[in-house]
Amino acid sequence: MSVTFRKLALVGIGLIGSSIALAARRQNLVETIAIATRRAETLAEARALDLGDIYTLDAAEAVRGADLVILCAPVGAYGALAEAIGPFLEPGAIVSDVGSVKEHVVKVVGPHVPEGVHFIPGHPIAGTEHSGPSAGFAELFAGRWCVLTPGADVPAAATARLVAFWQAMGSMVECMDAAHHDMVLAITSHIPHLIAYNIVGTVADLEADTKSEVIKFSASGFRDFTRIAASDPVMWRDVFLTNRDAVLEMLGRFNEDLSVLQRAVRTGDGPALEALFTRTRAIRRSIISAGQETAAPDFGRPHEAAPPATPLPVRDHGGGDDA
Ligand SMILES: NC(=O)c1ccc[n+]([C@@H]2O[C@H](COP(=O)([O-])OP(=O)(O)OC[C@H]3O[C@@H](n4cnc5c(N)ncnc54)[C@H](O)[C@@H]3O)[C@@H](O)[C@H]2O)c1
Ligand SMILES: O=C(O)C(=O)C[C@]1(C(=O)O)C=C[C@@H](O)C=C1
Repeated sequence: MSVTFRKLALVGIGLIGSSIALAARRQNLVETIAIATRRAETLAEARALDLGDIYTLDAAEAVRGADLVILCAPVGAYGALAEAIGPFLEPGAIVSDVGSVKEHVVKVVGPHVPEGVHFIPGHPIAGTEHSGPSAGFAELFAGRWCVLTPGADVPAAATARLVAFWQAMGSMVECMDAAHHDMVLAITSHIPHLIAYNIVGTVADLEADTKSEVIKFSASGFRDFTRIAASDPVMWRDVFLTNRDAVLEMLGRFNEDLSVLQRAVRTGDGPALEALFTRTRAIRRSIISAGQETAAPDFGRPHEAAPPATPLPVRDHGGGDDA
C-alpha cells in the first residue's frame, strides 16, 4: 500500500498512538507524522523512539496542514483538545480518534469540528495492559476489529479513505452507530475490566483483613484478572465516567445472571452449573478456533466489513502474563 495521507497528526502518544505511528510508517501510509503530547517527558520519549517527524507540545501546531488527525489521549481530555485544535483544522481533513467510548466523543468533539472537515470517530478493539509511547508495536491492530462511527453527513469517500488506512494496518473494519458501539463494548470490554479491578481489590482487602497471605497462593485464574487490572487507571477512569449509562445497563443484566448462578450454587443445582459452564467452554473454543485469542464481538448488524488489505503478522498480545 502506498502513501494515502500527506500528514498524520497524532494527538497523544501512548500505547495506541505509538502503535499507529509504527504501523502507518511500516505500511508506508503517510508522508509525515506529527506528534503532540501534553508533557515534555512523553514527547522526549516519543522522539527517542523515533516515532514521528515533527514533535510539539502544541496540539494546534501538530494539526496545521494535516489531512488526517487522530486523537489518541484518554477520552476525558478530548473536549479540551478538540476546542484547542478546531480552528486550525484544514478543510477536507479527516478528524478521528481511538477512544474506547463513542457517544461521548461525538458529543464533546463534534461541536468543535468546522464545516468541511470530516469527523469519523473510531475505536481499534486492540490493546494491552501497558501504556506510554514505548508500549506500542506495529502489529497491535493485525487481525483485530476497528469500529468507525461516521455521522450521516460524512462523505462516503472520506470514510473509505479511513477504512483503507485501518485495513492497511491489519484491522478488520466495521461501521456502526455510536450508541450501539457503547452498548456492545460495555459488556465485552468495560465490564470485564470492572470485574478485574473489583476482584483484585477484594483479594487485596481480604489479605489485609486476615493479615495472611492470599495473593501468594493465586494460580492462573486470578493472575489472568490481574493482567487487565494493571491497565492504565486514567484511561479506565475516563471510560467509566463517559460510558456510564451503557455500563450500568449491562451491569444490571450481569447482576441478574450472577444472582441465578448464586442461587444454583446455594441450592446445589449441579445440572444448571454444568449447563452454563458447557456453553461458555464452547464459546471460548469457537473463539480460539476462529484464530482470535480475544473475542471479536458479534456486532449484530454488519454493513461494512472486509478483510485487511495487506495483513500484518498477528502477534499474541491478548492473554500474556508479564509477571
Ligand atoms: N489501552 C488500550 O487497550 C486501548 C485500546 C483501544 C483504545 N484505547 C483508547 O486509546 C486512547 C489512548 O489510550 P492508550 O492506551 O494509548 O493510553 P496511554 O496512557 O498509553 O497514552 C495516552 C497518551 O495520551 C496523552 N495524554 C494523556 N493525558 C492527556 C491530556 N490530558 N491531554 C493531552 N494528551 C494527553 C499522552 O501522550 C499519553 O502518553 C484512550 O482514549 C483509550 O480509551 C485504549
Ligand atoms: O487486551 C487488553 O489488554 C485490552 O484490555 C484491550 C481492550 C479490550 O477490552 O479488549 C481494552 C480496551 C479497548 O478499548 C480495546 C481493547
